[in-house]
Amino acid sequence: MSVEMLYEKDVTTNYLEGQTIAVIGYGAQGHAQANNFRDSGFHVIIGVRPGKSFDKAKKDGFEVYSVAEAAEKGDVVQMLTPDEVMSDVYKNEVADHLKPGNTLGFSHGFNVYYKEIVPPEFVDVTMMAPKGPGNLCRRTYKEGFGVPALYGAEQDASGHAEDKSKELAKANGAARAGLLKTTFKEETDEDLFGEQNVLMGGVTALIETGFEVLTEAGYSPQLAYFEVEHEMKLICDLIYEGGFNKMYQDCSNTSEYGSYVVGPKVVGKESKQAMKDALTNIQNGKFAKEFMADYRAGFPELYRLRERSANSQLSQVGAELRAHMPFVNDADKYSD
Ligand SMILES: NC(=O)C1=CN([C@@H]2O[C@H](COP(=O)(O)OP(=O)(O)OC[C@H]3O[C@@H](n4cnc5c(N)ncnc54)[C@H](OP(=O)(O)O)[C@@H]3O)[C@@H](O)[C@H]2O)C=CC1
Ligand SMILES: CC[C@](O)(C(C)=O)C(=O)O
Repeated sequence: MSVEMLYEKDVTTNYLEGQTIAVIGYGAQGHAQANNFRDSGFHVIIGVRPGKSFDKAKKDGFEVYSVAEAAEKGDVVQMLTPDEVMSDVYKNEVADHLKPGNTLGFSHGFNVYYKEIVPPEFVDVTMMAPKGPGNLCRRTYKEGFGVPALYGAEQDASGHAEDKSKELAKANGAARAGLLKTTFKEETDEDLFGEQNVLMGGVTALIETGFEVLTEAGYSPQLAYFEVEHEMKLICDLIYEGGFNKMYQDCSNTSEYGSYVVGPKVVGKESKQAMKDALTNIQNGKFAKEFMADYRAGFPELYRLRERSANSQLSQVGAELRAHMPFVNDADKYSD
């Protein structure tokens, strides 16, 4: 089923004109969206707790308030804290300040879809989900384009909720790259599926397993790192620029043949079944329950796995090698 992509020329309404956007959270997305919205001409304020993000937002020239104060002042309240804390932040500091006419905005459907947050009927509930990490949303906006985004509305109190979601996407630079209509259910299912099975979970598991197979067979960790991790970025760039066709054109016939013949044996029927199981657990809420339970217990599993990943031989070898590659730049964390 093919769907209609929208671009800047298609976003013609101005329901948000003159409105104040309260961005709640100034992390990966909060920082990027706040700066993009401001550069697109909106009055943007930040709501965040005292600390690193608060100081950074002030340094970046924003009016910074507590979450409750920002929610009170904002016409649009754009929820950009981590998903796991969002329902507490909402219940304790946002809900009581929402008024008829307000827009409650999200960049991921998780909390609304799994009913951790149940917004009052009198607000518009919008989705503007950039399909890319915050730093790249900001970097590409400054370069004159943006990352694509999904838009949509879960609740339409004003009759214009969907238009407002498109306007937010345009203000974030996303309409230069393309907008796709979605629902909170679809965005949540697909986003969780993508990050678990392909983008992050699948790719990291493939890289780690490839590294293990090579080093266990006696190849040097440095060589294994270059083969299975470093080059991944260069190959991904080709896919991003021109799809599989460009990747195959730019690579050798040997690699193309090996890719067709061996790849499907590595990611075969078992992996497909595992992906289907993962999708079922997303759709039935099992993954969300497990994630929220780990958070409410103090994130023991997340922190254990994070430490294991950070201390793996692959991570350490990679860090040592990248130290000799000054052109590999990871310095733009939340730069504006
Ligand atoms: N990361 C990404 O690029 C993408 C994220 N999304 C979605 O965007 C939303 C935001 O995610 P992301 O940007 O990754 O989040 P981050 O973890 O990067 O940002 C967290 C921000 O929220 C603040 N914060 C944390 N806890 C609280 C609290 N209790 N009260 C007030 N502020 C708090 C942090 O402040 P402090 O410094 O004080 O901790 C920080 O400013 C999520 O819904 C996510 O799914 C969607 C697409 C891509
Ligand atoms: C791929 C991870 C992501 O979905 C993203 C950057 O889009 C996220 O939730 O951070």
